[in-house]
Parts: sequence; C-alpha cells; structure tokens
Amino acid sequence: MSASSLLDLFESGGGAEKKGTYVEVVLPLPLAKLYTYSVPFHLKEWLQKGVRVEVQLGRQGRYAGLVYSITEEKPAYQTRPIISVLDDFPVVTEEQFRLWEWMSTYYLCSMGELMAAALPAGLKLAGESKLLLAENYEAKPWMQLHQELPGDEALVIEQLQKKRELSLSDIQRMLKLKSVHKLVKSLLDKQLVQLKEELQERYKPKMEDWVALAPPYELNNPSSIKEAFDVIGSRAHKQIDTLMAFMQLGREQKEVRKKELYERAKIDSALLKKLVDKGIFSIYQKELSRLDDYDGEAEGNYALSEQQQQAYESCLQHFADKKAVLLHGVTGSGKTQVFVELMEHYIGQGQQVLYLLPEIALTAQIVGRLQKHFGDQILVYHSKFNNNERVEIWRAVQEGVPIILGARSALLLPFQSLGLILVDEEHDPSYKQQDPAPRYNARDTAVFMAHLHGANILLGSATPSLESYQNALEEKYALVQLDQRFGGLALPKIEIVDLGEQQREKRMHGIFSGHLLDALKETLANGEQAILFQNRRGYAPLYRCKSCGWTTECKDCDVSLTYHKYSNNLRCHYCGYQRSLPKSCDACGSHELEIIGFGTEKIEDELQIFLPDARLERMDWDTVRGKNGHDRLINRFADGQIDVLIGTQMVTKGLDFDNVGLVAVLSADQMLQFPDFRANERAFQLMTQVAGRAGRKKKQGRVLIQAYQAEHEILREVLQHNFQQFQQRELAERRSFKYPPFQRLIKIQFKHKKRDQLLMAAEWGAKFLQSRLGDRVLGPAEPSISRVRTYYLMDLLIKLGRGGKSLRAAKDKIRDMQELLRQKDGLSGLRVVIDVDPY
Ligand SMILES: Nc1ncnc2c1ncn2[C@@H]1O[C@H](COP(=O)(O)OP(=O)(O)OP(=O)(O)O)[C@@H](O)[C@H]1O
Ligand SMILES: [Zn+2]
Repeated sequence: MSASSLLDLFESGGGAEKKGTYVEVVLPLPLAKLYTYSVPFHLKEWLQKGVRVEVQLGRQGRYAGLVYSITEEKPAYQTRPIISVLDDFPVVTEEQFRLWEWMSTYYLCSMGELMAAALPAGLKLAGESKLLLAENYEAKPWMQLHQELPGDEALVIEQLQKKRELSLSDIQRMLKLKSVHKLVKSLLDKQLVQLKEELQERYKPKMEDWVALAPPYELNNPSSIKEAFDVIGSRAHKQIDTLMAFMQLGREQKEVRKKELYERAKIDSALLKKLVDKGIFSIYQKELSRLDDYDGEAEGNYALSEQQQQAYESCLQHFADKKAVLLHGVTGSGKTQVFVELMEHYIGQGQQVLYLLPEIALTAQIVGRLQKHFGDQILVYHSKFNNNERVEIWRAVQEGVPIILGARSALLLPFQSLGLILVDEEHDPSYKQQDPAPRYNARDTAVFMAHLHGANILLGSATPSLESYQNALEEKYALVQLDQRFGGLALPKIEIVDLGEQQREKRMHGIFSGHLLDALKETLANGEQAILFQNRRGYAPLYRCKSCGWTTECKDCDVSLTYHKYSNNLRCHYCGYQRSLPKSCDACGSHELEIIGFGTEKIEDELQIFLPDARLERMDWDTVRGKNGHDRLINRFADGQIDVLIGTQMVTKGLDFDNVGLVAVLSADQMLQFPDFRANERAFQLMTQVAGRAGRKKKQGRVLIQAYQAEHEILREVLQHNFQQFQQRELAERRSFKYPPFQRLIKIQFKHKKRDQLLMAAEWGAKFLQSRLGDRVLGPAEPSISRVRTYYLMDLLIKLGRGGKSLRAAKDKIRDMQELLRQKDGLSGLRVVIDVDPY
C-alpha cells in the first residue's frame, strides 16, 4: 500500500468503517453454490464486484474466483480469507452476472459452469495450470535475467529455462509465496510465458501483406501524390499504372491487400519491390483471422432493392417498439445485405452489434463478406483462437469494439453498449450447446440478453424454426418477410425422383438414378457446377454378415461402425473408436460380409465411374479437418476448380455461389425416418437450404431429390417452396401431440458405467419426480442409442406447460432429486445430465 493511501485510511478514521467483511465468490467449477470468504483488512479497498480474487478451495488448491457480492453477513461456516485481489477493474460486468443468473436458473446449471464457459482460460488461472516459456522466448543468462526482471520473476524464468514447465503450485512452493497469481499475471503480460493449454490448441495466426503509401505521400493530398509521380518518372509506365491502380483501390476500401494490387495492376513482386525501394510504398503485415481468405468479389456498398429497403425499414420500426423481429427471407433474398444496413445504423450511433452464426468455421464466406465491408470494426470470436487472443478479444469488447461476429459463446463476452443482436440462420440446431453444461440455446438466450441490455434483436432464416415462427404467430415477435430472390430470379425448380419407380424401370446405376446422372451430365456440359448432398459421412454405415445379419458395433457405444474406405477401417462416429475390418463374422464365422447403405465417400467413389472427366471433391468432417480445409474447398469451388461438390450438411450452410446449376439430395428417406419429433422440421430445413444453393446469380437452378417415399408430405412442401403449409401442418401436429413449441421439454439423462446401478438410479429418480409432478414425467426409457463412451444411458422426459410457474416448480423438484441422488450410497459414478429445451 502506498503512503498516500495509508494517509487516506488514517484520515477517514482508519479501516473500522470499511464495508465488506465477506465476499461471495464464483469458482469456475460445477459447484452447486457460491463460496463465502472473509476479506483481510488490507485487501478491502481493492475489492469490487466482478474482480478476480485468489482463494483456496478445500485441499483442491488455489483458484481465481470472481467476486459476486460483498456483504457484512457472516455465513454459518468458518470462512477462509481471500489471498489476493487480482484485478484493478472488474473483468465481468453487471449485465454478465445477470445473464449468468438467468441462464443458471433457466438451464439448471451452476454459476461456476457459466464462469468456466465464459472466461478465457487466461482469466481462470488455477493451481494446476502449467506455465511454459513463450514460444519465441530465447534463453538468457542468469545475470541478464536478474537485471531485467524483479527477483521472483527472474527466478521463475530461470527455472523454466531448465525445467520446461512449472505448475502454479510448484512456483508457490519454490518461492515460498502466499500468492503467485500477481507474479504470473505480470509474466503473462510481459509475454515471457504462456499457459500450457494454449499449446494444445495452438492457433497460428496467419499474416498477410498489405500495401500503403510510404510517408510523406498521402492519398488525400494531391500535391504529395504529384510528387510521388515525379519520383517515379514519366517513362516507368508500369510503375505509374501501379500507383494509379493503388489509388483506385485505396478509394474503394480503407486498406489495400498486396494480392489485390497485384491483380489490379497486373504486376508481380519484382515491380512492387522497385516502388518500395523508391520509397513510394511500404509493406506491412496484418494478422488475419484464418477465416477471411475468401476471395470473392469485393462487397461494395450495394443499394438495397425495394423489397430489402422495406424490410430494413420495418425492422427499424419494430425495434422502436422494442419488439424482437423474425426476418423470414427465402434463400438468396439478400438477408445479409439487410443485416449490413442495420449494423451500419447501430454502429453509427456508437452502439455495439453482436452477430451470431451457428458455426463460424462453416460460414467463413459470410465472415469474409462482412470483414470486407466493415474492416477492422469487426472482431471475430471463435474457439480456434488461443488463450492470449481470447483475452485480447475479451478486453476489446469491454473497450467497446463495434461489431463482434461469433458462434454461440460470443454471447458470453462483456459487452458495454450493446445495441443490436443478429442471429443468422436462427433455425440451426448448433445454436444449442450439447455438452458440457451450460446446455443453452444461444438463440433463445440472445432474446433474453437483448432485453437485459435494452438492445434490439433480429432472428433471420429462410427456414425459421417452429419455435420462433410460433412466437411470430402469437405476435411475441414481429414478422418481416422477403419473399423474392435478389435480382428477381425464380427459386429453383425442384423435382422428386421416385427411387422405387426408377428401380422397377431398371434405371438405377448403383446409388444414382438415371435421371440424376442425365441432369449431372447436362449441367457440366453447360459449364455449370453441381452440389450433391448426403447427410452421412464415410463410405457405408453398416458392415454386415450376409448369413446371420451380425453387424460390427463399437466396443464402447451402442452404434454400428461406419466403414471408411480411404483408411480401410471401421469407425465409431460417436466416440472415434477405430478398428480394422473383420475377416469373418464374429457371430457365425462366415466370411461373406457386405456393406450396406452409403455415405459421402461412396458417392464420390462411384460418381467418378459415371463422370470420369469431372473434377469431384468431397466436403465433410473427414476432408475439412485440416487447418483451413473448409475454406480452401469453398474457395476452389467458387473459383470453378471443382465441378461437383459432394458433402454433408456442411454444404447447406449459408453458402453463396454464382454458378451452381444443379443440387441433388441423394437420399431423403433417411432424414424423414429419423426417430425424433423434430425430424420433419429438420428435413424440411435441410432440403430447402441445400436446394437454395442452386441458381443464385444467373438463371433459375434445378434440384433433384431422390427418395423412396416420394409421396411424403414434407417432400411435397419442399417441392412447392411451401413454408406456410409446412408450418401449419407441423404446428398442428406438435400441438396435438404436446410437443414444443406448445410444451416445454426437460430431458434428464442418467449415465453410469454399470447397468444395474443406472437402472436403480433412473427408477428412483422417476418415482421421485412422478410422485411430485405426476404424469408429466415420462420414462425412464432407454434412448435409441443406449450406450455411449462406455456409459449406459437412461432418459426421463418431462413435458411442461409454457407457464413460468410450473416450470419453476419442476426445476425445484429436479434440483432436489439431483441433490438426493448425490447423497445416496452406492451410486458413486452416477452422472445426471439435465437438458432444458433439448434439441
Ligand atoms: N442489394 C443488393 N445488391 C447487390 N447484390 C445483392 C444485394 N442483395 C443481395 N445481393 C446478392 O445476392 C446474393 C444472395 O444474397 P444473400 O447471400 O445475402 O442471401 P441470403 O438471404 O442470406 O440467402 P441464404 O438464406 O440462402 O443464405 C448474394 O450474392 C448477394 O451478394
Ligand atoms: Zn463409440
């Protein structure tokens, strides 16, 4: 403490009046409650809500916890003192705490789980955290270290030079310090060390070269430009052209990529070097998110079409009434453009915009488009960033960066002046987090969050979720529609190919109907591209014995293994288990084994036989796993280097290509048969979305859907682009069978490695809840996949009315059940997973 603050203390009559003898602290752990610590006198003045404090938790070690409240009330138990205060300013805002409270109540998770999900690892130091030297650190002699650093820091670095890694507890022991967090934070800030987990998720930033005028030349200063031309001299024509090209680009956009200058001026690096040597240009590097190497056409400042303009204006009107808006715009109607205008509007007023996308890696194209438009006003947040970068983004958001673009977890950032939230592709199931807790739906949470910040919210989709659509029908949300494609193009023409009929007429060629092969050939002959969709990766989903029907199953999960031809093995798509192909049937010993069904790999394989000259590529988790794999494929397809793109649902997500003449769904049946009350909705959305990739720019596209159930109502509705009929029929069914959006569901999953114990626990839990909530509790029942990663599973389903009261009552009972199960003997190893609004 400095002398002056001592003096202040003295003058204010000492510490006796200081408030805050105890603090409630959130720890980044799945603990049911908050912990109270006492505050030593000398730390009181540093305390405020939202700062981190270092505390000891049982024998588990030390953690950085968050001050949730400051109180005079002494808890019933003996408290420990906090060890140190880590921040000068709160790292978590008041709104964030309120959002966490809401989420923990609604989704039945703990504040600690929310803290763990929200805070970047660098803000969550714990005793077991391991420290390494920074990657570019060069070892220094002892003497030099001690000259440059305070004694303790030098010692730590010296040790690290010898030992490679140290845990925070090691350091604490070594230095005999009470608290190491301040020291570690200082080393982190100096970028001398890094936390170990960063290495595991190492993300190499990508650097790209940009070109600027070297000082003193300035684009907006004509006399300086004239000077530049003089320096070049009148005979160096190519160099003059290059400067002109640069000026053109510089007027179109804020900064100029080297690559773009090369293209525009048709020059190479040798020529640019000449201009750099003459002092006309300088080159600088900028770190780009790996997402923005999409090189589509530059997104200029398009004027909105009349329909887009109307949509934009009615959004603003509804926003003025504080209404959430559902923007239902058909595929290719230019929803993104409306978003852009709205974003401009809000950042123009100095407010922040949060743009949510379902899966950021799969929407790189949109990210690229927006980055081109907004430049460095936009920050992208996603899980591939390393810890330092995440901390940086956290701080940038706190400092008010205008636009944040991210997947669901971007919702947990510390916004200061949030004005607008956009939820793009709002129907997408990946807005729901499955594992671990918090199991939240980012779309629904965003609606609450907007309310919390007094911000506006827009949900956009070509195929709105029935939840959101019902809200619009009930006028909880305002509905704004775009029913035309941009540029007046017609929606694609869809045909259903009846596979039964094709088979009877002997027109099937393996998995392809004659119809589809003809259409593919015609498309390619026209110089157009095609997309083939099959929602299953791998070669074939079943490897089966011909004589007894035995199939190869995962040893840890209750699913059959998928055959992957490329790696020539069998794999579990639930846990990743792999095994080689069995030579014979395990059950009957027969050597005749066959593969059944097909995935993307087989489509690629067989299609090449029919289209020997076509350039085929596959896009699924197996092919995009590498860094940038997805972007590379998208770019090559956009560039026309690929004729046919074969993929899983990845090919449906918001992609925008100019030259796709044909889209085909290889097998609709599998989607329609899926045992889930959302199967129809999912199927409608997937097919409409993938169909929507056809014919977006030049002429009407064509779509073929292969199916055995050719008469299925969903197919008819997709065929007619009839969202209204789909929505009416499906909502009526949901209403009569008491499913969402008319009822709420809570799924409780019991997991145990021993089946007997699992059954006991599930039965007990069911009885407990049934005696309190009656027949709203269904089960326990074995889910269709009853064992995953060595855990046996049993499900309970609770159906509740939409009223808040019954929901709260039910949640209380569930918490009680959880607590009692925790205390029960003989049930260790039981896990209870609660999923509110499961997807
Ligand atoms: N006002 C405009 N001026 C020029 N081009 C536009 C305009 N609006 C949209 N476009 C173009 O039309 C195409 C479709 O727009 P966009 O991708 O925004 O549609 P979308 O509604 O998001 O479609 P989807 O739901 O299928 O993803 C894009 O290539 C976009 O650049
Ligand atoms: Zn498995």
